Amino acid sequence: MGVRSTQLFKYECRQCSVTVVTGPSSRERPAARSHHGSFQQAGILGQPDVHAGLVRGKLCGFLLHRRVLQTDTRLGSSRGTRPRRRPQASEGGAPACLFHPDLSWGRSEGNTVSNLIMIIPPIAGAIQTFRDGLEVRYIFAFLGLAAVGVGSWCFHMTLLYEMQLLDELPMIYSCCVFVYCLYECFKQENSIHHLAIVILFMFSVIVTVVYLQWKEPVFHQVMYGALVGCLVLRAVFIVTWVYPWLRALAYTSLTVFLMGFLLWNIDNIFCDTLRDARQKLPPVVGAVTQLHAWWHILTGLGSYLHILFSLQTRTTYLKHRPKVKFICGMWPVVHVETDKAS
Ligand SMILES: CCCCCCCC/C=C\CCCCCCCC(=O)N[C@@H](CO)[C@H](O)/C=C/CCCCCCCCCCCCC
Repeated sequence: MGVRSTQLFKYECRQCSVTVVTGPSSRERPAARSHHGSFQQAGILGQPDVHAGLVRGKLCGFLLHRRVLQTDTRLGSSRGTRPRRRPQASEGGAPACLFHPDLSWGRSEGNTVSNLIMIIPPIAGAIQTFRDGLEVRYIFAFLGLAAVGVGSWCFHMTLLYEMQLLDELPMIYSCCVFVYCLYECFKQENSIHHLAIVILFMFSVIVTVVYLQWKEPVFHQVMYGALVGCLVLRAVFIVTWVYPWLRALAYTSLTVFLMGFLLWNIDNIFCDTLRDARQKLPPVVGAVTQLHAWWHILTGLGSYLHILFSLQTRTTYLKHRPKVKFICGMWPVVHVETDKAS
């Protein structure tokens, strides 16, 4: 194996103690950058056996996750490592939170499994929407949310840059679908607004291209936030001027989403402190204090409720007489009567 093919790069987050070892390709850069927006190369390492392990690990996310840990630990004292701002998590054995959710194996499960709320209910919603014969755009909306959940699941399992994109780009695409649904909700049934589709499609393409080139998480967050802002404005307009009785659903969706956003920020800002505190807590308590997992749960629920709100607005306008029902008295779904009201 030549020197070039065995070279490994070690990266560390500029703000917290996450360290990841990757192969030479920039595409293999760790998803660490999504967390705090930046990471730096902390060393160049060359150990053929470890590289082999890394490459093998890429075949399976779970394996990779472990391999990266093992690799990192083993290479902690390798040559070429620049001085670091903080002690390395991998060397201390307890890495950072959020997207690198405590690299210790068990603790990352919360961040992975919490994505189920973005996967199962939206798939059920898509099936129900199809059965009810409602417009395809709502099937896309549900499936878009499920795609984000799957992407986020893959990302948290592997921490690969590609998987990060699989998580973050669908956030933009699905949000564009939501925007289309909510801004086109007072149009004739099955009408298609080609210009709106072209604009949203172009927006998605531009965000994708810029993000793939620039790799700046803040850019993605601003674009995503702008889309959410459009949704909020439109929702407020609808419940203020058109259907005030949908206020509870719209504001519940918004509140739940914003609570998730708050936790996401707390997790980002107090990452180190929270991680240290978690280590002192019993494992069960530590698991339920994974704020990034709560962000998944709350944002997933908020987004799901938002689709219900959008669907209810649309079906009310189309006189389908929608009703929000609770499965097992807990989980909300929109039920639509097949016969239209006269
Ligand atoms: C009226 C209510 C509006 C609700 C709108 C809901 C729109 C939801 C659209 C798509 C679903 C996305 C679900 C989020 C999944 C998050 C997955 C995730 O955490 N991924 C990270 C890795 O695990 C990844 O690194 C992405 C992080 C990006 C976070 C972006 C945060 C910015 C949020 C901006 C919110 C602005 C709110 C403005 C309110 C006026």
